[in-house]
Amino acid sequence: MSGLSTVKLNDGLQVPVLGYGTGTALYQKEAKDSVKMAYSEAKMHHIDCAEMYQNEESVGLALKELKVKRENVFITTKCGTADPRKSLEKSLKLLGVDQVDLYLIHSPLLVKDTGLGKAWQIMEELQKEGKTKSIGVSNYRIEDLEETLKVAKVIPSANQIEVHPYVLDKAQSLIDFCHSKGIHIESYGPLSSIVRHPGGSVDPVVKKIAQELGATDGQVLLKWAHQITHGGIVVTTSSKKERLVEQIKAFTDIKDLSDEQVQAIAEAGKKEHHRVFMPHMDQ
Ligand SMILES: NC(=O)c1ccc[n+]([C@@H]2O[C@H](COP(=O)([O-])OP(=O)(O)OC[C@H]3O[C@@H](n4cnc5c(N)ncnc54)[C@H](O)[C@@H]3O)[C@@H](O)[C@H]2O)c1
Ligand SMILES: OCCc1c[nH]c2ccccc12
Repeated sequence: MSGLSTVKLNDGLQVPVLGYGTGTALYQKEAKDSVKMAYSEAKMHHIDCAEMYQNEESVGLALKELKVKRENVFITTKCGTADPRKSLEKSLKLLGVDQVDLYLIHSPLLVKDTGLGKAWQIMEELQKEGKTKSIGVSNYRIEDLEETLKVAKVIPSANQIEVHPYVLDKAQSLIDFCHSKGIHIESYGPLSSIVRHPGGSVDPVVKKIAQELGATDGQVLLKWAHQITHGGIVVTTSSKKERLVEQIKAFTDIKDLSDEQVQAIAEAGKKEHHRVFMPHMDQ
């Protein structure tokens, strides 16, 4: 699929370790040109979409215009309503595909009325029907996963959550829980310490490690998110080709952080708490 390494989910599906996000900078925006650039010039072959981003049709158009063979792109999308079946059917049409690779429930709050157990059973049916290869969740807390696991025949393959040093205080127990159940972590918002909360306790530690590794600060943060989540998938984005190339290189050209370096960033991060998305994750 790409020069990037892949990680293996609990159902055997191989996922490119770095995903290109279409939800923050591209939210409600025409994503066609950005996706085309990311795919063809930066070799970002794993695209993270969602019904809520309201741009799936333009992602589909990009893949169509690029004439990408279905097996050469990894597509994740996420259910944006209380009805995973209706949502996925709509997303498949907009994306112009018969099947996505990974389908996630975007947030437990969305399916509260459906019931987390019932919503998960629908996800299992969708997987059986071949509408998605793999099924997982996003922004699920330990209690949400426990409720889901009570009825699950299929263990969620992934939990996509906010991971950067300034949420580690809260995220650590969830990361440990997911690891113990074989649920893979996908980190979103990994660059938040430099992009959204610059000047904090993490910055000097990241800078020092970047110098030691001959990497950029952004590359260190992407690797840190990958390593603190036991080899997890990382979802980032940029509109600039050079930055996307740099992000890919973090996983092809830069060596792993040592355990001491991973811990130094973790300790600095725990001195402050800044969650960017999904406040329920702090409750
Ligand atoms: N499941 C969810 O609830 C959820 C929530 C948020 C995001 N996401 C997904 O994750 C994707 C990525 O999230 P994100 O945008 O927060 O990721 P991120 O923290 O990696 O931030 C990306 C932003 O950082 C900037 N940037 C990129 N490279 C940089 C560099 N080297 N130096 C400085 N700034 C740089 C760019 O402006 C870019 O828009 C989203 O597009 C979406 O697909 C999912
Ligand atoms: O992916 C969850 C965070 C997010 C980014 N852009 C959005 C637009 C609508 C709802 C949620 C989001």
